[in-house]
Amino acid sequence: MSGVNRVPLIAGNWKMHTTYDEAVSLAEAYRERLAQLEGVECALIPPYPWIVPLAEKLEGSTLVLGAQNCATIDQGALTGEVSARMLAPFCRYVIVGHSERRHQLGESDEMVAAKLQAAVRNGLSPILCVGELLAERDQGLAERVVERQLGSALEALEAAHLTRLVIAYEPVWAIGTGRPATPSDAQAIAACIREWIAQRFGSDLAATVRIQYGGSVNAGNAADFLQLPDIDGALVGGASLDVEQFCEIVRVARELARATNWSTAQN
Ligand SMILES: O=C[C@H](O)COP(=O)(O)O
Repeated sequence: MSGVNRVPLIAGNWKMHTTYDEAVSLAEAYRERLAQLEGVECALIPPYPWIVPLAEKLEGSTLVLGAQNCATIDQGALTGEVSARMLAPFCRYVIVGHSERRHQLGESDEMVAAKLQAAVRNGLSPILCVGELLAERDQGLAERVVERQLGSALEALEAAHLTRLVIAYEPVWAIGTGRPATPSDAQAIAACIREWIAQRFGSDLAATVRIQYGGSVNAGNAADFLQLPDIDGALVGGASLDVEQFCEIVRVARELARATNWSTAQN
């Protein structure tokens, strides 16, 4: 986290996990345990069917909801898809371009760009996921892959929508493996993302964009990432299904945000 006023976002992506009862019990636990966020934003990102019931359960709480995906268009004959327009009354965020969709379901850069446009068109904040495969990192291509993903997704984005954008750097090889990126590698890519945005949209706007790290974040390593100057939160998978782990990650983010705000106020 930097001295710039970017509110860190801790988002829990539940992926294709939880029964209805488990989802309700997680949401109720988080509602109770995360009532005091103090300078941190916290989003729960459950599977589609739980979004509406959880929106009711979380009404009036500090927690917000996100969706894991959206369609490229707002309505039409597209069996099985859910549009950003349908999600907008219930969600603040929507993940676009998660690597599980890019690599397991064949989602192209073009589809990711269309989904990002659909999200902003409907007033949602997209969490754009970018990140390289292990082979690409081994070949020294990590930055180039991330820049290609950014270029394609953000090509048509208007500067006015930039403040709503969140970018999650998720190296594919770090997801669900228990083997996170090193903090210095995460910071290097996050800085490269911010520089890329600055080149295209100007450094003032680039300074407002929140960049998360995702990939095997847990209670034990969260501080290593959340204290980095260009990292403004975490996209948490497995650990967001564990109440103790996720609450501890949010607590760490809160402590760091408090320390950052204090040191900014002193300068
Ligand atoms: O969306 C979340 C990421 O894919 C990270 O998942 P993970 O924390 O289980 O590695």
